[in-house]
Amino acid sequence: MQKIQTPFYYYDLDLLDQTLSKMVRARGDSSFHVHYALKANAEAKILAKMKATGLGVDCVSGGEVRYALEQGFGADQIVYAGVGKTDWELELAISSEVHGINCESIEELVVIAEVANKLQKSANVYLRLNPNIDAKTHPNITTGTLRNKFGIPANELWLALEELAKYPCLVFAGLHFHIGSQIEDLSPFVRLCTEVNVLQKALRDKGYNPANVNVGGGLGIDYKKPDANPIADFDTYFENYRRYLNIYDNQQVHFELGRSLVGQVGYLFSEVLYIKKTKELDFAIIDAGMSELMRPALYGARHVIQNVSSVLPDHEYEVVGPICESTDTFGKHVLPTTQRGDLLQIRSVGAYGSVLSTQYNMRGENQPMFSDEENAQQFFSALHAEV
Ligand SMILES: Cc1ncc(COP(=O)(O)O)c(C=O)c1O
Ligand SMILES: N[C@@H](CCCC[NH3+])C(=O)O
Repeated sequence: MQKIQTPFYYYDLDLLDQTLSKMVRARGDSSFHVHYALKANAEAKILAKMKATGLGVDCVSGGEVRYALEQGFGADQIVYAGVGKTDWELELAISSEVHGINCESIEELVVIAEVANKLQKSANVYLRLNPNIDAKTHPNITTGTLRNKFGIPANELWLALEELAKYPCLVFAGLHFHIGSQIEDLSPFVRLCTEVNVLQKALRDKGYNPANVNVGGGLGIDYKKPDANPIADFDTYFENYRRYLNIYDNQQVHFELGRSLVGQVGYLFSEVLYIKKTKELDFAIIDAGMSELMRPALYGARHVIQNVSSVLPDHEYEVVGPICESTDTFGKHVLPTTQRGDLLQIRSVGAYGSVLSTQYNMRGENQPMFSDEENAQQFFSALHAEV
């Protein structure tokens, strides 16, 4: 078999199917609607699965809105958030008639109205509120506290509604929240329900009856044990919302899940280039680096790494990439004794992996491999024959 150029991302589409079926079962077919957070992974094959499952999309830029439309999602399935929407992005969203624009400031509300008036269109607006809840996740991926740039502080809700009421072209679609990502302890979601209940009750008391509420995404995955827990705990996640969120008659509840749908589906395959020993450390220098997978350098994130071509006794390595940055490291890992030419797989990289890759150091683009392709079958049979 012709050698496949490393590094490359591999996606297990069977696991994606299983994840989606489990999610759909846990969600039920009630008033709960899931929009896939496209920023997590935008591969067309992955999006096609989301579409076939009947999910909508959560977009955070005009580019994502345009791409989602090109991939065949209906505008009525698209929600669009972002603290810095430009005029052309708003024009695209409003003229396409997306399901909702999640407005993140009172200043933005004014611009949405200007753009809608210019286009002689109306716009469905959600108010993204910042509920000041600590999501108990990594500080860099916490979004719902007042130290974060996201959303309108919850105590400015009435000011925002007053502003919104000035523009007949704006339709108040509901409240929106998103408190953070990779949330493993689910108690912040329960707290979110309590906050949403208070705010929705206050809205009702003042005569507002929004048709929707959007609670965002954030459900975490098990980065430490991807084989033991390949699928996130969707049952508890949705059960919490069923139990703790007060949903009004005919109100639709929207979710924006990203990582939990695709995280475990992705692998990054990389070849070992050199083993370099110093007095301090044994380095395994591999051909994937922060240009392919940024998460360790950005957040100190740890991914399980496995050597799929060695069965020798274990040894500890500092696994590093080839990039000219000292943060280009995947950390210490115990691997079977590793040599030049061995193949490593880095796990749980389906979300916020390839989408965050850069051209830093002019590393060139990598072609992904999907489990339903012939070359994937050949690749795995050759691998199993070798080991
Ligand atoms: C507004 C919004 N919705 C949804 C998501 C998706 O989050 P996750 O991938 O953690 O489910 C994000 C990312 O954190 C986000 O910023
Ligand atoms: N890029 C982050 C997630 C960001 C979520 C989007 N707001 C990660 O890799 O964990």
